[in-house]
Amino acid sequence: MKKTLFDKIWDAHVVESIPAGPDILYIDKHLIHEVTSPQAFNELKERGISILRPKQIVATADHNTPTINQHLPIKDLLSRNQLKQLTKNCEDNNITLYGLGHPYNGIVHVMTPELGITQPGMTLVCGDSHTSTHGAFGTIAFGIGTSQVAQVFASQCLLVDKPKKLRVNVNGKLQQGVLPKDVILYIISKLGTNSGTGYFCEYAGNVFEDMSMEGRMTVCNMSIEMGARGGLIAPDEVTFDYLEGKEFAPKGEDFEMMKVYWKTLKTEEGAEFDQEYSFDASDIEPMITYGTNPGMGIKLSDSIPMNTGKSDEKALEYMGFKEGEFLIDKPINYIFIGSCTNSRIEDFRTAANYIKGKQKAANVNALIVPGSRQVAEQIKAEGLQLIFEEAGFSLRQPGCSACLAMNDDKIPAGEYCVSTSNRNFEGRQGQGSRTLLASPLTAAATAIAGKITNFTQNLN
Ligand SMILES: CC(C)[C@H](C(=O)O)[C@@H](O)C(=O)O
Ligand code: SF4
Repeated sequence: MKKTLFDKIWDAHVVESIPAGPDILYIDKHLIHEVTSPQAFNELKERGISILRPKQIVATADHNTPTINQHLPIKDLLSRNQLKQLTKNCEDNNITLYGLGHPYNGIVHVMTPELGITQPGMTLVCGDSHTSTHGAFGTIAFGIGTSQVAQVFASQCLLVDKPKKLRVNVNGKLQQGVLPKDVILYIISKLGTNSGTGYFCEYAGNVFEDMSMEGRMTVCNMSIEMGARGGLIAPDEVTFDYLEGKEFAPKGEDFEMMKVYWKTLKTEEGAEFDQEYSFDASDIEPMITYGTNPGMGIKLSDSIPMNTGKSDEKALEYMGFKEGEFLIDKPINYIFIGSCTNSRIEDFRTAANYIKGKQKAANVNALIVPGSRQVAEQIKAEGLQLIFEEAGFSLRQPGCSACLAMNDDKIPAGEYCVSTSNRNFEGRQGQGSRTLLASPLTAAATAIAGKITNFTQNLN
């Protein structure tokens, strides 16, 4: 039988198949952060089991970290203790930690790819749902629960049922001002938040082939928001160029040898998928969400759909919107450019390019949060910091920040925030906050206009 990209990687990692049961899958890389690892470390300790392969684990602190004065002790006691615990657990178990203040620190899904830790053909897990991000490299990457974190600690393996296979094709030419974030928001708005349940999704077509690695990561990141276990894109020259020279990527002859293998990681012609969808790129426009799940998205220029059903009524009430209403010209007081979806250098370049020479509107609080220390350094080196500061944007230090407001970066109750993150659930950015998901370009344009605006006509 012809194999898909997913089959090839999966099959190469099956240690044993339990008849009529799950597979035992070998895990190449295990990423951990402060929120979901403590219970797993405790479980191992209680049961007297040691960590099998600490060298395969990489740790970072990201969710609870403040985005100002990172050199000072963390004020919030809970956060401070959580980071202390992570440090101790890593020290006790010989795990490499890129903690707060380390030059490699950042959001787990931003810093590991940029260090070359994520590589094609790997299996990679993390106790975090947006682990799907790493699929951009042609990697089987997915989020796991805390008990599974303990399982991987103890065995470097995972008991998992093989997911079904889904392929989403997008071909054609994207319109000006349409970013990878718009592509994935469009897909989820068409398919819904449950369409991927039970599946692993391959993204195929010239639109993904033409994307940078940053763009591919944005797309794969949100696979989980359509319910898929993960998403992946076949590795190609864009992937290899990105990886070459990265700190932990193979070097010299080793790199060339790996490349030979990586090039085989493609879905074979005629391989079967359990489900397949195709979209035309020219139909995609800049997108924005109006509700409380990422599937409730519309084209920026469209109105909120009518007759959307009961749960949507509740969502609209929470958001303070009405059916049939247009979002263009809605005043917005907060924008957030950050999160593991859109906090890579390309995102800030795009935003800065639009902002350059303009001023943010007086009513707007504009928060810019790089995904990692390396991105923060690059922002400075490329002169983007100056552009943001001159335009009145607040450039912070890296972390998850207002994506889920586990630190002080909260959006006040009742306020709207045009956010480049991936979830618009009730209270996600702070109690009572209202999130509108969009691309970094839409967020930047909103900040300048002080309201939602159809910016595509201003693009040159
Ligand atoms: C804290 C963590 C478990 C959570 C996740 O798994 O997604 C977080 O990253 C999020 O985005 O909500
Ligand atoms: S940036 Fe947001 S979505 Fe990503 S890992 Fe952090 S909290 Fe989760």
